[in-house]
Amino acid sequence: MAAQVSLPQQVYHSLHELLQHHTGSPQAASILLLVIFPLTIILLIRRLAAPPLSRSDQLLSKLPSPPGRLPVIGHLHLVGSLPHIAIRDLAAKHGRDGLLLVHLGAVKAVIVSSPRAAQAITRTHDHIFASRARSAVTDILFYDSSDVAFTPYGEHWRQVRKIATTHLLTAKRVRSYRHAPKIRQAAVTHTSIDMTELINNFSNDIISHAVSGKNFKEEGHNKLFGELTEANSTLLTGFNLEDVFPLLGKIGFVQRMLCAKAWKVNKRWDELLDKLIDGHASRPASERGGEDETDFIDVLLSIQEEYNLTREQIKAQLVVIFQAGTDTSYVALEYVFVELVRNPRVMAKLRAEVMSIVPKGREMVMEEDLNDMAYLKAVVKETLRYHIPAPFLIPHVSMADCEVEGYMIPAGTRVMLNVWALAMDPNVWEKPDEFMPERFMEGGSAAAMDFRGNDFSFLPFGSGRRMCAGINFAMPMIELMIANLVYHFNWELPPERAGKGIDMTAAFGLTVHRSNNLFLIPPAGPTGPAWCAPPPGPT
Ligand code: HEM
Repeated sequence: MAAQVSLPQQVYHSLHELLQHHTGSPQAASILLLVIFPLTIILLIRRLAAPPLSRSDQLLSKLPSPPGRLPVIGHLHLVGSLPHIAIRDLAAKHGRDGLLLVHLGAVKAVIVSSPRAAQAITRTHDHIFASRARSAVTDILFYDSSDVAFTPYGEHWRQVRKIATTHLLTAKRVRSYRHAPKIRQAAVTHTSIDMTELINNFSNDIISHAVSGKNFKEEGHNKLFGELTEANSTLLTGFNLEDVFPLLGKIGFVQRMLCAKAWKVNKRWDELLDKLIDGHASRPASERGGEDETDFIDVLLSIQEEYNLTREQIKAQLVVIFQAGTDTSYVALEYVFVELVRNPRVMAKLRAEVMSIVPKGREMVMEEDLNDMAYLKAVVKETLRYHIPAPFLIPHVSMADCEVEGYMIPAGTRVMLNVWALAMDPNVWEKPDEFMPERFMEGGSAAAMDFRGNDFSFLPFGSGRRMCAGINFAMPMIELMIANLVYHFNWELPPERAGKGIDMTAAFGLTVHRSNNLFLIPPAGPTGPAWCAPPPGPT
């Protein structure tokens, strides 16, 4: 029988877990708790003796909110390890008009889970809800939060957003990079390959190549980029500690302990980026190559004066491109393969389409082939719906009081859009719990739905001013990778795993990703175009 946990124990364990996540050490978490508990008691006493609610709290108190709120941690204990699911269920039970107020520690967040409320936030009142909440961690990792994703709304954001969309993240900058040697080797030896690792490396390499140029593998820089991006993700994951204890951020030594890990990671990014930027800046113009050869560092250096960018601001844009670009794309790619292997009919139909469009004798699928691949696009769309990589958009923040669905949301409120809940809503989608790419094909129930921010039940990239800046870069990259991998092989689970199926356990971070690696094998026999046949002699 499970042991009964008292309320103070519950609060203690939640806090300890949170502190350990941020400091990386159980001892440091225990020491900090010794400081925090007395502070918490003082805060509670202050709260009990507090003056009447502020105007902002009065407005928020009119919003529906779930019962069971605890001191200090608020509703955090109800949120669990897969918050998008727990919060969808809370919203269904206690929310009204697609809105629900939750207390995540000291932060009050309005959760949005209906298409109408999502439209109000990201379209009708987009100009009011287009800001972001910066934190000590984003300030450290993204150089005073001067990157395009975490910087608050304003002139600086407008500048860096323009740079991202018009100079950096354009479709023509996606380079068709492929893992031919590794895939070829798998074909020759008929061994199972770690698809998760392959796809992860692929996404990381494409972004490393785009950012730092064709020598992106030199001195293991691509691996280091991957490692540092992962370290950032761990720090950005979950709920922010200073959100839970805003006062703690003001105590010098506590803040130093909480942020020690973030400073260490930032120092490593800083050294790597300084080295790469210095290398690029000292290269004579004649060696920089034509427009197709220039990388993001070249571009940022060439427009530095025009946009009045500091070196720190350049570094912030580079870090965020890794952060926003690799995790999301890799999650989407991996889930495509998970679903193809779980649905052999879909795999066969997709392969038939790709084989019929790529001209005979061509080694690779090219960008121009993608336009005619309607089923490929439907498979990608369905994956972005069924396994939406970022179940909550990056939190939006209101810049003025604004009425939404009859409720007044005060300035400075954090708004979290549960786009996973929107994409799984049975009132909108036919059989939302089934993987059915056909719903997006001509004549299908969602044929007219698109993910470019106009259908408020399908927002994997968000909508409005803060919508994903990398959508035109991400889509060809994802489609090209899938088309090439299915063009060459008819992937399946290796025999030793076939009977067991695929482990679908998921973990929540910046994205929702699978907890275990996916191993796949290309079956024996000629499954791809002629060039895939084992080459004579060693490769
Ligand atoms: C399947 C792939 C991707 C998905 C599902 C995705 C999704 C998202 C989402 C949900 C947001 C937040 C939107 C909001 O808060 O309203 C976002 C923002 C952003 N994404 Fe993506 N993304 C993907 C790929 C990429 C790539 C490849 C890049 C760059 C290389 C990128 C760069 C960005 C940037 C810079 C922002 C911040 C925009 C801003 O705040 O102005 N994304 N993305």
